[in-house]
Amino acid sequence: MSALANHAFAKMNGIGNEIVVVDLRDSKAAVTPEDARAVASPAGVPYDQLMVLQPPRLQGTEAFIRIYNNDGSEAGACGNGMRCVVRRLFEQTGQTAVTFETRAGLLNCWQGPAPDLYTVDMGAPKFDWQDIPLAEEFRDTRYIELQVGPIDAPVLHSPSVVSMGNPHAIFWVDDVNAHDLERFGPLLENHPIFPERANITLAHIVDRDHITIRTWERGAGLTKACGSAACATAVAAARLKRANRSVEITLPGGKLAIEWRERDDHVLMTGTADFEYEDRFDPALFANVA
Ligand SMILES: N[C@@H](CCC[C@H](N)C(=O)O)C(=O)O
Repeated sequence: MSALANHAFAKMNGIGNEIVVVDLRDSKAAVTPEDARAVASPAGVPYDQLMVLQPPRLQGTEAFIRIYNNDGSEAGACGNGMRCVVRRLFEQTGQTAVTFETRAGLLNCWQGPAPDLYTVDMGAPKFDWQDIPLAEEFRDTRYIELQVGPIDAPVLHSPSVVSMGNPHAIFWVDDVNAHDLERFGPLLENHPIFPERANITLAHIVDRDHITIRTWERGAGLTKACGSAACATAVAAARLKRANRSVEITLPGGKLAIEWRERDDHVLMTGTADFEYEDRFDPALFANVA
């Protein structure tokens, strides 16, 4: 029987990024990719990311968090999901700062500058081609050779690539809504240059303090928001000297404040998190899960 059958969950969203939070800290059971896909089935609870809190493995951490995309794959980072987890925990315990462990490392989170804001320290970005990872060597990952469309008139080309605990490619465009991301997203996500696939973002730099983005998420498709993509975009734009290290990012679902902190290279993401409802998973969802 699945660990999730009849288990409580909270449906939340981080500026429109659909998140389900499950607290398994009192259990030794683990969630499988099949479980994650069953939850995302039409009869289940449609989501972009499923955030599963497991018992802490390290002293000083609140939980080990596993992050599933709705195709059952696992992600190392999910900024919007982290804010949802943090809001839930703060409301339950009265805490105002916590540390979690994820597959991407330790993440510190705290109450933001207003009561409805939550800040997540997303750690330091990585730029080395092997860390992203890319399938072949690129010495300079500020732009890599990759394009969509005719060779002499590409529709999208020369993305910046960054790892924020998960792989991101950012294509710089004049209008994020002028491109068929639903068509190009899956092609680019699964391009052989990305051996672990990638999150694909279209980004328009409005001015040095403001960038607009739209993201096709690895393992989840088109979303209203992707927090790690916002961080990756901010960092990539600052690296190109086209934006300041503190910027506001506008996503289809809302806004995030991103700061690439000079003193330790860490990226701080601040935004809201919304609670929608709580319920228990219908055991019938997992009837065909081994
Ligand atoms: N929505 C997330 C990122 C989710 C993970 C991504 N799809 C991946 O597999 O890398 C965010 O808010 O950061």
